[in-house]
Amino acid sequence: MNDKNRIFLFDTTLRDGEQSPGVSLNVEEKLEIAQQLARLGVDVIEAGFPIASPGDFQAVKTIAQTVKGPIIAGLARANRADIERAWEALKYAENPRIHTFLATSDIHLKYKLQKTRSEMLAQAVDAVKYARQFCPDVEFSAEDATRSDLDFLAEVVAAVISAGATVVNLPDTVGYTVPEEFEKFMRTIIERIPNNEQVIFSVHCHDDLGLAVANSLSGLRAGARQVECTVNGIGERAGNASLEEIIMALYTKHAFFQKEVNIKYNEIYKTSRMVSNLTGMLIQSNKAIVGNNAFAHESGIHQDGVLKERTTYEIMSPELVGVHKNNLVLGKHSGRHAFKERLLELGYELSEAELQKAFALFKDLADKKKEISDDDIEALLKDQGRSVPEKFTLEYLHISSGTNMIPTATVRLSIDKMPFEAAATGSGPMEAACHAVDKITDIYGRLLEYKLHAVTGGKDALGEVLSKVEIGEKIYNGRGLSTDIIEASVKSYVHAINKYYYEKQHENGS
Ligand SMILES: CC(=O)SCCNC(=O)CCNC(=O)[C@H](O)C(C)(C)COP(=O)(O)OP(=O)(O)OC[C@H]1O[C@@H](n2cnc3c(N)ncnc32)[C@H](O)[C@@H]1OP(=O)(O)O
Ligand SMILES: CC(C)C(=O)C(=O)O
Ligand SMILES: [Mg+2]
Repeated sequence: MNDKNRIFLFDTTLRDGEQSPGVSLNVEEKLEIAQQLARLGVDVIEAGFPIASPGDFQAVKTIAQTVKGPIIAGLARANRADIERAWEALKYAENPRIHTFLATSDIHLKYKLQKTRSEMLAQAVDAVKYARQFCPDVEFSAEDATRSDLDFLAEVVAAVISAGATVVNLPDTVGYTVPEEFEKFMRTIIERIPNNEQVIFSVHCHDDLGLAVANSLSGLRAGARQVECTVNGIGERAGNASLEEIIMALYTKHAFFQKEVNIKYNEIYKTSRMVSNLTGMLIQSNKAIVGNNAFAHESGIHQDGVLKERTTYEIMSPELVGVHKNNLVLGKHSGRHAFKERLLELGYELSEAELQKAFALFKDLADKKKEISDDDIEALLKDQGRSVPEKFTLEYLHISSGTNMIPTATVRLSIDKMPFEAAATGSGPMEAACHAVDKITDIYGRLLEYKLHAVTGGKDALGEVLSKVEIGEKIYNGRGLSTDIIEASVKSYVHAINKYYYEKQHENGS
């Protein structure tokens, strides 16, 4: 805590990241991500907002009970019920933190909270004091800080510190600031607070103007020691500051920033893929650090330069962030040794049973596809590592479709190893197949959205389908993989149905 240049990484993928429209993670998925965040080495995991729903409460509680190492934080509005609920979930953690917040800007006070500044101040102080009765580590966030009156904000910050806040976060809630302005803003507030070294100042920037990472870095230059961010920059509206971009900016420009983080860099890529896979939010190809093109060189002059000396066009090495480039070609004639070796290089240590299963899937794919790339292997592993047990498994699919005919699908699912078959029609082949699945499972989903992308290039590319399926009042993300795009689509639908079924079983306590 004494090293002024040590930056604490506060990951809020599971809270603010989950606020991305259409994203909803179940307890198992949140736990899987939290465990990976711990392997990556973040300092704080904001696991959720416990009062928001029973599922979020359970997720925070499970993470608090299970994940060791990082501080586990939970969000609470500035009221006693939220704080009590947050503590109920967090109290199991090795290092718990209650994170309470209240807006300081006049626009939020007047229209949203309908409170005066003095009422806000009293409520913030009361919330922090109350939270401190339960937990020694309490963070206070002044929501919409960057649009707040500076004098009033400084008064609130001083008051919550006196009330016992250990971390004070000044969010750019609506992504309204720009780097120079934000640096000056942070410096001004920090300088105005007596004994400002007793508390950790934090930044939390949103990306409405595409400046979240730049603003966060400026905040760190001004003296903030905690930075709040999400994997792949997911989050409310245009998202939050991206964790991987902040980490790599601090690393690559170390001479400039002179800040230290305690991170396992080679876990970055894997973390990014896991979050994309479980949230259903695809990563754009040109996304910095983790996009498919981030280390690709297309044009001749660049390729020539890189072949002569990598650093002509690469400011960091792909291997550092866990992206492995490998010349060993894997295909249908490859054996277990080469396959296992590649898995280790990609950062996957599988048990013998998992390895056997993955190898069988690999051979299956190799029969359909000439060359198996690292992306194919990762896709297979993600497919295998599905977060819920498969009650329903797609066994057989036959589609009859064409111009001037009604698309018809025949589907066979196995349920507890017993085959069940149904046929149905629809306005397209996917709808027909979904209807057939619904008939078998007696679960009726509504496909809201589905995105198909080729995991690799070529006619024999593996297609990955990420779908959002509404069942009851909730939306479930499904994922399916196949060289056949209709099969991948139906698999993603069945995956979402499996998630729904698993959740229902848990709710019923069976
Ligand atoms: C900037 C951010 O990211 S803040 C975090 C945003 N995240 C979320 O909202 C996700 C989870 N939220 C939820 O599940 C729900 O909104 C809940 C459970 C928290 C509250 O649900 P409801 O009780 O139905 O209230 P609703 O969401 O409609 O309105 C919010 C209420 O909280 C109040 N409120 C908002 N912020 C705060 C705060 N920091 N402290 C205290 N009260 C607050 C609002 O003024 C409003 O109060 P009112 O009902 O007296 O008008
Ligand atoms: C709750 C706070 C920290 C927040 O997410 C924001 O202001 O953006
Ligand atoms: Mg936010």
